[in-house]
Amino acid sequence: MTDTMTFSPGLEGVVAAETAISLLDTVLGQIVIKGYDLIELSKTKGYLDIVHLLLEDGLPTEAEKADVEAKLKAEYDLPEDVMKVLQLLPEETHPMDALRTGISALAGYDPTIDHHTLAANKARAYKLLSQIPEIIANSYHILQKEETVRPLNELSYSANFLYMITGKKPTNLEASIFDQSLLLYSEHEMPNSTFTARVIASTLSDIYGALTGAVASLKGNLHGGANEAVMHMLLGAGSVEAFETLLEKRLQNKEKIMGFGHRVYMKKIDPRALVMKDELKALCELKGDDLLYRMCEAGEKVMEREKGLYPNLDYYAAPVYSMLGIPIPLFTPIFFGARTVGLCAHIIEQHENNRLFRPRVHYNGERHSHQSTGEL
Ligand SMILES: CC(=O)SCCNC(=O)CCNC(=O)[C@H](O)C(C)(C)COP(=O)(O)OP(=O)(O)OC[C@H]1O[C@@H](n2cnc3c(N)ncnc32)[C@H](O)[C@@H]1OP(=O)(O)O
Ligand SMILES: O=C([O-])CC(=O)C(=O)O
Repeated sequence: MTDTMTFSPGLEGVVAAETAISLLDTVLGQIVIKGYDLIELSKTKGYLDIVHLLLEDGLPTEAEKADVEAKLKAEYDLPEDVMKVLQLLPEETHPMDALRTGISALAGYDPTIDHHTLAANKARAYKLLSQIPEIIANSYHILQKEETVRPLNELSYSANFLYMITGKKPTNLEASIFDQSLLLYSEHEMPNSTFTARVIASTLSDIYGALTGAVASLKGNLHGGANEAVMHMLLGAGSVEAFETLLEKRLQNKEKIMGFGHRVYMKKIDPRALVMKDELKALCELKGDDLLYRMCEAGEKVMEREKGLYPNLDYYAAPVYSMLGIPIPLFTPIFFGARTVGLCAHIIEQHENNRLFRPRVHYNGERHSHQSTGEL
């Protein structure tokens, strides 16, 4: 590193890429996706609208949306040998690790894997969006020694994703809440997983490798893994009072509370969390059980009072997924399934306008040579 280089641990505040995909506008409080605010879109649009917005140009007409759905359905059915690979995994395997393996295995079925043209990458994005939900749902069924569940053509994309997980056809309300969660998770500028994917793609490596790396990144508790950790906390506490006490104790021990805080939003609320909070309320009313809602609200108050911190999307997505009957180990894989479209858009953009990522270091180790060869 020379004197003219700046060092920001964790790349905080560093601009790492130029993009036309998305921006977190913390001044206006917007998540801008290709010009539109994601929160506004969540009021009237669905996940497939966002798929079109991210992979094609603009919001789709009804006919274009139907076309997106048809393209996805045409790619259903994972190669049988990928299912066999998943069957070889030990039953202790976390579904995120199974997902990483499944995506990696798909690479071998792409005869033109090294062609990074826009058309080829887009076609792969649709195939991956179609097959990743199947890997998520069925790797879990395989690990649980349950029957696998194949996609049903009569269901919508999101309803089918949920159906393959639970084995039950969702009601319209359940399918629509799940769809909205996918929309909210679809794209979020430059989180660690997107950065990882772009770094990998910048060597002109392929989309499967970039996504495989992104799964590993998203698994961590400081990122996507937080939604599972939130649910374990809520279930472990079991009541409003016990949850408040648990949070207070953890804060006294200087522990991080999963589902709170954010590198970009910092001390502001993640606007996506508010949308999921409303959906949690609706589900609680429908099921006649508002315990999780009351616990989450009480937790919010503790965190605001003690740390001035607010929830991120994972905090409210977790109880929503639980009330939809989704097993906890699938919460983070679902986040990844939803984010696949955003990641693919970033990988495509990187390939279209590439510059290799290769930063420098602030070296704080020893130097043993007395000879100076000058600045590198
Ligand atoms: C959808 C998503 O992926 S959103 C992210 C999901 N991840 C989580 O929910 C994990 C919990 N949250 C966190 O660990 C953090 O807030 C992160 C990793 C998301 C962001 O962290 P950073 O930008 O690195 O902030 P950093 O960890 O430096 O925190 C700044 C201050 O806030 C505190 N803080 C931040 N988040 C939390 C938290 N969740 N619980 C308790 N304290 C927290 C830190 O202890 C630190 O306090 P200090 O200045 O007194 O030392
Ligand atoms: O933006 C981030 O750092 C993490 C996040 O909220 C997301 O990926 O949805």
